[in-house]
Amino acid sequence: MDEFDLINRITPRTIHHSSIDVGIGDDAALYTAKNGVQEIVCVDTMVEDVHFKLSYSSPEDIGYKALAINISDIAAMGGIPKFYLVSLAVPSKWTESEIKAMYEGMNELAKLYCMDLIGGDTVSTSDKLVVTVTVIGEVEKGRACLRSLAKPNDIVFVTGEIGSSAAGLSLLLKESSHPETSFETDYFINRHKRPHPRVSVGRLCSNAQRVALNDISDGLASELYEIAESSSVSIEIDENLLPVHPDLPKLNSKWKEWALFGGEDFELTGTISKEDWEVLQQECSRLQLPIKKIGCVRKKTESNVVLKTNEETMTLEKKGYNHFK
Ligand SMILES: Nc1ncnc2c1ncn2[C@@H]1O[C@H](COP(=O)(O)OP(=O)(O)OP(=O)(O)O)[C@@H](O)[C@H]1O
Ligand SMILES: Cc1ncc(C[n+]2csc(CCOP(=O)(O)O)c2C)c(N)n1
Ligand SMILES: [Mg+2]
Ligand SMILES: [Mg+2]
Ligand SMILES: [Mg+2]
Repeated sequence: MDEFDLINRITPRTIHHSSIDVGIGDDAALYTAKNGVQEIVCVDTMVEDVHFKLSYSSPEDIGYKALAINISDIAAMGGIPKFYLVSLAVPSKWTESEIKAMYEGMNELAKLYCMDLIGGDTVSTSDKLVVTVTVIGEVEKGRACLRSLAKPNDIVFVTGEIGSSAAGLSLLLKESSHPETSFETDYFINRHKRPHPRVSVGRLCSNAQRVALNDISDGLASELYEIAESSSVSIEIDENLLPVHPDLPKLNSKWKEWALFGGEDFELTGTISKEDWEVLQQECSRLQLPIKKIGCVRKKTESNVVLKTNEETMTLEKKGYNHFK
């Protein structure tokens, strides 16, 4: 395989955004930024055996997820994703067609969001595959959904359902099995491998006066902790309100742990004023986008996040996925 041939083969022949002045092919990409918007830039990396295993992930799955997790960060700012750059460290055993398949996985999502690949980097490595994706997006000036925007008396919400990705991972790693019943374990596996970034909900949030927003990569508790810390408030959530798939509790007794601390759901969680919540809820319902109230924001106390159950009220630690613990 030749590095330059490869770059040539993965270079898109058509583009969605005419604001690109120079795409792949020079020292860097150039695009003309619009007036009245703020540019959003984020980057996340996926590492073989840390974020995925080759035993159950196809090259398409890896590419898809590497882009999805970055689009999810743009969604969590209330923005529109536009451009992406891909940095690959590829073990020499990978073939050109496998690498191309990774780009096809990314392209599935890029097409959906009209995103253009505008650059990247390719190196070889003797060890594991490392995929780093940078996404550039935009949001109308002053409308970004920052973690620091929560206020006491806000409603706390979450989109979709949580815990399904952790359930899928557990099935893939054969930590959970459920031979007795016949429900679709593939559903959970797919939630893990192919998360759907919540760009539409993020956009609706950016229309509201003030929304604090985070995407769920490390786990609901951890994401809410970040909002509470950044906004100097306390967040109280109700265990009975957490949206989970009806089959989740049947899969493993750990299901509540998965919902609170599992991570990689790439749903959005945030806070919004009571008045704006009514509007957001109606708009989401009209567009059939699932969103649910799970708690409320309180004045700052010594607990950043509190979980109410039928029996007790307890402090939730910033427990979730942590690379160095
Ligand atoms: N190595 C680094 N150097 C500089 N800034 C970093 C580094 N790692 C993270 N950051 C910054 O720290 C902040 C939090 O990053 P973090 O990766 O926790 O958020 P995230 O991408 O939403 O979460 P996740 O990586 O779990 O998806 C971001 O502003 C990010 O740009
Ligand atoms: C093989 C394997 N083992 C464990 C996990 C779970 N996992 C890895 S990183 C992460 C948090 C988000 O990542 P980051 O903080 O890097 O964005 C989680 C929940 C996995 N996906 N695959
Ligand atoms: Mg990150
Ligand atoms: Mg994030
Ligand atoms: Mg992220």
